[in-house]
Amino acid sequence: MSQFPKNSFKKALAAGRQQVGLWAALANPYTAEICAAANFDWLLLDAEHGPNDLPLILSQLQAVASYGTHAVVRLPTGEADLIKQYLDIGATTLMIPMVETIVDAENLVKATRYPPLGIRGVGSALARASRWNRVSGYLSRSADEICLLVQVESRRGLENAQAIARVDGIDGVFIGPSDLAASLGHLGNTGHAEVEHAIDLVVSAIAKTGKASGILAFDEARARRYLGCGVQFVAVGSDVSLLVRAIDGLRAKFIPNLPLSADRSAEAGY
Ligand SMILES: O=C(O)C(=O)C[C@H](O)[C@@H](O)CO
Repeated sequence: MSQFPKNSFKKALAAGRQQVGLWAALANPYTAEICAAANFDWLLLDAEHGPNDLPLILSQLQAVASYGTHAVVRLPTGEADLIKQYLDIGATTLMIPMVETIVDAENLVKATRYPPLGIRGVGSALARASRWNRVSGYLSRSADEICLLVQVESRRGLENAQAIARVDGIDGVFIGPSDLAASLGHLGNTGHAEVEHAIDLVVSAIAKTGKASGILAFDEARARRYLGCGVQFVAVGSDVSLLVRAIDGLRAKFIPNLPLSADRSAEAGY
């Protein structure tokens, strides 16, 4: 029999321990493993904006499994069928984008639970998650080790953020600065005063529920500010932006006349 996989990230959030993470969107197991070996607390495998699909995420989960970092998989949507598939391949922490209402959150929780508490289809005999039914008690215990993170990143989501956080089965609320800025009328400008104020308000609102808040900030000062005001899981960089910046910077040292692509992270205000 295989050991029941424990979700250390879920336990850290529940215990109020901050978790510093890295965003991975290069969509391949080799670079995912390079990122995992850096030993961030968590590693976001992005199947929303990264060119990922189920088999690719599976290969990345396998590539990072032996490292200490915890894989968080962001789905493109909160469709129940997708949640079923990603849980079956062994993702234990899911992040779902663009959650706006209590009902959205309740339906997402149900999608992660087997009947009678939810609607997750039973396929554990074929699933890596149960180590193909080698993990004893998987069906009855799986929910204990599933961590469900939802993204609040629109005006409507902001209005409902505290109620969403309070939904039983939601472990954390991630604030998406780019989409939130767009929703508030400041497309591409996450540093706008209205966006920053909205983020501060929603972080405080989530804190009052006892649930974890999360965000990403590729600017060090901004990331430290969020950690300083108690945001619990913060992504402080991404494989893609680090690669672009390093490559363009190196090229500029030796071929200085070409225009350096604008520092998008500053422009986007991360
Ligand atoms: O709205 C956001 O910001 C996010 O959800 C994060 C971005 O989607 C991610 O791609 C970082 O650029």
